[in-house]
Amino acid sequence: MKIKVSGLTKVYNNKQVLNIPKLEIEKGSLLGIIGPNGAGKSTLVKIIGGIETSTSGLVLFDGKPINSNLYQNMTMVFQKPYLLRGSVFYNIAYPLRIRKVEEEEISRRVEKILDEMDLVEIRNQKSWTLSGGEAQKVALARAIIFNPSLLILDEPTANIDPSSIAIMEKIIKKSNQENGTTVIIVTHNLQQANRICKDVGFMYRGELIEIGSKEKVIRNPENVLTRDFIKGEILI
Ligand SMILES: Nc1ncnc2c1ncn2[C@@H]1O[C@H](COP(=O)(O)OP(=O)(O)OP(=O)(O)O)[C@@H](O)[C@H]1O
Repeated sequence: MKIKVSGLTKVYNNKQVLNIPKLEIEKGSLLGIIGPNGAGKSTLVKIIGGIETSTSGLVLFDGKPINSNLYQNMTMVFQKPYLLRGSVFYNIAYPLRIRKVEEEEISRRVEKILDEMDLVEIRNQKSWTLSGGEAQKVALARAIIFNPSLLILDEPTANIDPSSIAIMEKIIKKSNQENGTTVIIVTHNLQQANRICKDVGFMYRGELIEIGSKEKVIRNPENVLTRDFIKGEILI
């Protein structure tokens, strides 16, 4: 799914927190959004994901404004996972059930992702008994299972142990490479952006300061604000 953002602004309590005149995210992108606390990263992805309204501006998906068909093809995962009551298997199968996929196919796909994400042992555990990290992995599995056209991740691996981070990063990359899923990931972890993203955008005080290949933005930034942020020297 290609995304085109134009003239996007967001004002909260008379304070402008977002001002993005233009942003184009090509189909099959794996874009990391970095920037200090309060830069507007979550606000931007929530507006793109359709769960927050903009004050002005337009977001187009493959040239069209959001509609229910497009909405069915996108999904978001947040730092705090939201799971349905029921088992791990039930949660991961849910997006396929509501899309009327046959039970045999559901079983096959859920078993595969349980195995890939090292969740086999907890497949029957109720969602409310999971640890934070386990719940986060289940939320990602549930998001990826239906091969979305757009996957938006807002700090999906904060508070996750290194081996689970590696599993999550692998499945995010795979979804992008094998299914052509467009991925936008907000992360505070520059190493993570460097490991998995193709492109990176740096936000500061509601603006997209610099965007381009990760080689350019992380390793050789043009803008002095980006450079300072990367060096850990930015003043908020
Ligand atoms: N519902 C809201 N009401 C008022 N202000 C808000 C609301 N949501 C966000 N803001 C403000 O908008 C600005 C951008 O917030 P946002 O969460 O998008 O930043 P962020 O870059 O994701 O930050 P962080 O890295 O801390 O998660 C902040 O100043 C925040 O206080």
